[in-house]
Amino acid sequence: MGAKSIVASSSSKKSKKQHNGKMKKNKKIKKVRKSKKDRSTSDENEAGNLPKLNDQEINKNPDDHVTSDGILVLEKKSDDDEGFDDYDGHFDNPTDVPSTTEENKTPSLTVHGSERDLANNDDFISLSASSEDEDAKKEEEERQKKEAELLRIRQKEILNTDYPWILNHDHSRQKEISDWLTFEIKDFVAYISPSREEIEIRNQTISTIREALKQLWPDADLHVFGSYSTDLYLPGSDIDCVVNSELGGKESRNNLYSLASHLKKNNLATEIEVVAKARVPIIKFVEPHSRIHIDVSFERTNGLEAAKLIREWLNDTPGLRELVLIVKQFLHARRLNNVHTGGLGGFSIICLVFSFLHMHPRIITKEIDSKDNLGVLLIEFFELYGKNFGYDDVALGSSDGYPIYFPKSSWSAIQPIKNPFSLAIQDPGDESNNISRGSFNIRDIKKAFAGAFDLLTNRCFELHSATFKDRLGKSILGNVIKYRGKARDFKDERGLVLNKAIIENENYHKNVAE
Ligand SMILES: Nc1ncnc2c1ncn2[C@@H]1O[C@H](COP(=O)(O)OP(=O)(O)OP(=O)(O)O)[C@@H](O)[C@H]1O
Ligand SMILES: [Mg+2]
Repeated sequence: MGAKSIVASSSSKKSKKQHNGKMKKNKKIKKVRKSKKDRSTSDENEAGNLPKLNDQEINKNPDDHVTSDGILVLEKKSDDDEGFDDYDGHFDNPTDVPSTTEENKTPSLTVHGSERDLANNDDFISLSASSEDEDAKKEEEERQKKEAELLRIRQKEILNTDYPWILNHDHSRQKEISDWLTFEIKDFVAYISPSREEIEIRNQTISTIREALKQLWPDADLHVFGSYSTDLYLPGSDIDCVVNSELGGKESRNNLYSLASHLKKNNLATEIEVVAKARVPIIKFVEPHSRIHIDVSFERTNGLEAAKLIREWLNDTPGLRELVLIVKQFLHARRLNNVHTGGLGGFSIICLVFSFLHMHPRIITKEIDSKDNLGVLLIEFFELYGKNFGYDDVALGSSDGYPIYFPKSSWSAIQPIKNPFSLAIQDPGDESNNISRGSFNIRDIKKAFAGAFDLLTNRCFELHSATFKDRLGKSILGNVIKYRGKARDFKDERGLVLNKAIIENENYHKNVAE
C-alpha cells in the first residue's frame, strides 16, 4: 500500500503523539467582542396577548400550550448545561420526508425525545395542526394530496441500493486501496451535493419568508447562517435564519408569536413551534412548499459571524468540506447528530474536523495533500475521536485562528465539570461558550467512531487481498455509510447557480465593515 498505507499512517508514532490529546500550551484565546444584541435575552413575560387556548391542549410543561390557531408555544425556562439545545440537526434523507397523509389531518401532539428528556421535563412537543375553517381545511387536504403524490414519485425514483454513489463509478482497479476510498469519498460528496434545483428551492424559500417578514416588520431583515450559508448542508438539512431589526426587541414572546402566526396565515409555515423562553428564543417550522425545516432565532449576530469564519476555514482547509459531509451523514444515519438527544451538532462536527486537519502532522509538514488522501484521513479521524482522544482532559479551542488543544481544567467558564467524559469545544466567537455542551451522548458517539475505524480498516485489508474480479462493484465507504437516494449525475451544481445565502452573508459583512 506504499506511502499512503493506512496502517502505516494511522499508527505513525508522530501522528499518535500529536493526536492522542496531549496538550499544547494554552495560548490566550483571541477575544471576539460580542455585540450588545448578542447579549440581549428576552426577559419579557407578557401575558394576555396570545389567542385563547383550544381544547386540544396537552401540556407536558404546565406552561406549554397550543394556541387556537395551532401554534405550539413552548415555555422553556431553565438553561442548564445538559438541557435542550435549540440548535437542531437535520432531516436529511429522502426516506425521512415526513408523512403528509392521514395523520396530519387531525390535530395531534407528538412527543419527540428520549425517556430521559421526558423525565427531565425537557420534552419537545410538536403539533400537526389543521384549521377549523372549512375552506382552509379543504385547501390543506388538497395540498396534502399533492404532497403525498410527490412523495410517491420521489420514492419511486429512489434506487434499490444503499450505495448509489458507486453506480457507474468503479474504482476497484486502483492499486492503492486508500486511493479507492478517496475516490469513493469524492463520489459520495458529489452525489449528495445540491443540484441546481435544490439550490433554487432554498433561495426561493428564503426570499419568500423574508418578504413576508418585511411585510410584518419593515424595520427587520432575515439573514441565513448555519450549513446553508456555508455549503455544508446535506439534502434535507434545516435552514438556520436570524431576524435582526433596527428597533430591536423582536425576540419577545409576543413578537415570536406574531411572526409565527403571520407566516402561518400566509401559508408559509406548518408544524410550528415557538420556543419563547430558551437561552436562544426560537421559532421552528416547516415551509410547506419545499418541506424544508426552518429555525428562526432573533436579534443575534454570532451565527452570521460564524458563517463567515467557517467559509474562511473551508477556503483555507482542503478536505474540510468532504470530511464534514461524510461525518455528518455517518452520524445522521445513526441518529447521533441531534443535539437534543445528546448527539453531535453540525457546528461541533466542523470544529472537530477543522482541528483534526490543522493538527495533522503529515499535513502540517506538507508530507501529504489532504485532497489526495481523504481516505486515509477519514480513517484517521475515526481513529482519533474513536480511540485516542483524551475526552476527560482535553478541550479544543483556537488561537490566532488556529486550532489548539488545552486542558479542560484551565477553562474557567466550564467549571465545575459535572461529567469529565465529555467533549469541550470552545466557540471560536465566544470563549466562554462550550458549543458541544449539549452532546451528552459522547459514549455512543465515540463508540460509533471507533467502530467505523475498525470496519473501514478491515474492509481495506479484505479488498486489498481480493482479486480484481472479486473487487468489482464493491464499496469501501459503504461499510460505514449507507444512503438511499435517487439516481443522479455526479454533478456538483453549485457552480451553476448562486447560493443567495452566501452572497447575502458576504454583503452583510461588507455593510458591517463600512
Ligand atoms: N452550541 C452552540 N453555541 C453557539 N452557536 C451555535 C451552537 N450550535 C450551533 N450554533 C450556531 O448555529 C449554526 C448552525 O449550527 P448547526 O449545529 O445547525 O450546524 P449546521 O452547520 O447548520 O449543520 P446542520 O446542517 O446539521 O444543521 C452554527 O454555525 C453556529 O453559528
Ligand atoms: Mg443547521
